[in-house]
Amino acid sequence: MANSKFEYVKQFEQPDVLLPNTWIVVRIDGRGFHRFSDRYCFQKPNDRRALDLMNNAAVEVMKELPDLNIAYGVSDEYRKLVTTIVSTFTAHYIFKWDTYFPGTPLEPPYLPSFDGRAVVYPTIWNLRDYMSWRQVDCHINNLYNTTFWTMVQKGGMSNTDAELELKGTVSSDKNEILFKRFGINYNNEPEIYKKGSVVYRQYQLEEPGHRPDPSGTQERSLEEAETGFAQDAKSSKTQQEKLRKLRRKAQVVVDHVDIIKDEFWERRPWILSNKPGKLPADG
Ligand SMILES: Nc1nc2c(ncn2[C@@H]2O[C@H](COP(=O)(O)OP(=O)(O)OP(=O)(O)O)[C@@H](O)[C@H]2O)c(=O)[nH]1
Ligand SMILES: [Mg+2]
Ligand SMILES: [Mg+2]
Repeated sequence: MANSKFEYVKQFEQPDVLLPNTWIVVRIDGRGFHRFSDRYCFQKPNDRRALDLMNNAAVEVMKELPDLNIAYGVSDEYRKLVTTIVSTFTAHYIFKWDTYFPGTPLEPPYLPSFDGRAVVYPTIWNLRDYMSWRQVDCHINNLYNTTFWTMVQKGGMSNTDAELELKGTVSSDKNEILFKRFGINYNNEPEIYKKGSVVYRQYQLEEPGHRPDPSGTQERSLEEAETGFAQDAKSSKTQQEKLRKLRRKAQVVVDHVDIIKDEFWERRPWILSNKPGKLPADG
């Protein structure tokens, strides 16, 4: 098709390049999931199967795209990045649907789809704040939803009455409603609901959250990985290939922990840092 008279249409493709040397967040969100979750009778307020399915799709995306931590890689096209990640996520979500919802086949027009957008953050602290923002959102929504659905399901209230009573309440009010009226201690609710899920690569074989063994092969591979993560303009093709291999071999884990405090990041310096053991001083 080269040089055909139709080829001029290619010029309509606008350059769509993301700023290099930044932290790129691709945010994925279920399209029309309010209706979708009703159609397939997701449990309210949290359906463990639905969350596990989302997490599984996220893990598969991480496994399939080893350089997904694009901030360390070469700058990529916005469309290419977003469309690849979102379509890979959707593919796995549909592929695994039956495992998590056996006997509930997906039927058109109620098929899951997702939107995706890329946002670039210039500093680690912007990125950390983005993650914190999402986790705070998770906490606020979950406390509200847990209280709301407890009042409806256990308290026999109508949706409207529960909504009305919760209007203008603060966290402590909701904690009190849960505890005094229903004997529920919010602190004892499952971590996955309270904290959400964080998916990352684990380079040692111990349980997530443990410091790497200072002597041993696992530590060596961690160090290798961190060296590879350094975003070095001069980093050769072979070095990049080596890094990809390491990332491919790494275990992708799902955790439900605080990502607002420093501890999570300090214990896993390879996620954000190109220097082992500490956050780069970037402001
Ligand atoms: N019952 C139930 N519903 C869920 C669960 N997770 C997500 N949802 C539903 O999914 C919705 C997601 O909210 P939004 O992303 O804001 O809304 P949306 O309907 O997906 O609309 P758009 O994102 O604008 O397309 C929630 O409001 C819930 O209705 C779950 O575990 N259980
Ligand atoms: Mg949403
Ligand atoms: Mg949505």
